Amino acid sequence: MSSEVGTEALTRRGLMLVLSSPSGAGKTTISRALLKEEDNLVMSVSATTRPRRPGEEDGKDYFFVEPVDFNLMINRDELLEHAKVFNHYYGTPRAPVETALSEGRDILFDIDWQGTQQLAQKAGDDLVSIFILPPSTAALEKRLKTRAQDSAEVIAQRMSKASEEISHWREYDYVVVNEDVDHCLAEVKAILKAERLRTRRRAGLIDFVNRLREGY
Ligand SMILES: Nc1ncnc2c1ncn2[C@@H]1O[C@H](COP(=O)(O)OP(=O)(O)OP(=O)(O)O)[C@@H](O)[C@H]1O
Ligand SMILES: Nc1nc2c(ncn2[C@@H]2O[C@H](COP(=O)(O)O)[C@@H](O)[C@H]2O)c(=O)[nH]1
Repeated sequence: MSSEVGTEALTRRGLMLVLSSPSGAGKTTISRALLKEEDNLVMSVSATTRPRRPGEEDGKDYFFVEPVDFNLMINRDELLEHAKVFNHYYGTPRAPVETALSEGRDILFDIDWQGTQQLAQKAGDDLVSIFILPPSTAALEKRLKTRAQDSAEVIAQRMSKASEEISHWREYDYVVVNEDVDHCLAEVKAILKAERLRTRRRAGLIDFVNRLREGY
């Protein structure tokens, strides 16, 4: 006897996709492009004490907060992770992440290696981490200068920390080189697609397979 099984029950829990890189390698660029092309993916908007750059919007690019408010968020356990990066504090608000995951949505993080280590401890199998490398030191510096949003002093400081940030590449599940945006985006999309199909994430498979087997 055969019967229609249907794949509507193939639901899964959302995953947490982390992008890290030295400053200027292209996390924001890749994230924006990915969000345009992927329906079930939402961005985690971080809180930061860093001053707003020209063009950045509160609540969209970051939640820009005073140090005292950032400390309150830590004390109330409202941050999933937090770290000091380039003399400012950055952290991931917990509530939107938990909502997205419980709704089966995937969530994208643009965070540094310190935050990734903290998320890895808390999220375990839900986490997929990608380290983005620039094609060269010269290209990285050119990108920071071309972005033209930070002072020469800030750019020099970020370049001086690039090697330290890169030293954490082995801690990530995947490494991609962002020489060409389209190529890098295609690689990140391929990773996301494969990770979405992992057996352990697809809770709905149990019912699907059981019903499939009943038909034989
Ligand atoms: N493949 C690429 N080729 C040339 N320029 C690029 C490429 N990818 C990104 N850029 C440019 O490099 C600059 C830095 O990119 P972006 O802001 O995305 O980096 P980031 O990793 O998010 O930096 P930060 O960590 O400081 O937030 C931007 O001006 C962006 O347009
Ligand atoms: N650990 C965390 N790191 C974060 C978070 N949000 C951003 N970042 C990282 O900070 C640097 C600098 O960012 P910029 O916007 O000032 O250029 C970069 O490496 C980001 O990935 C966060 O919530 N937690």
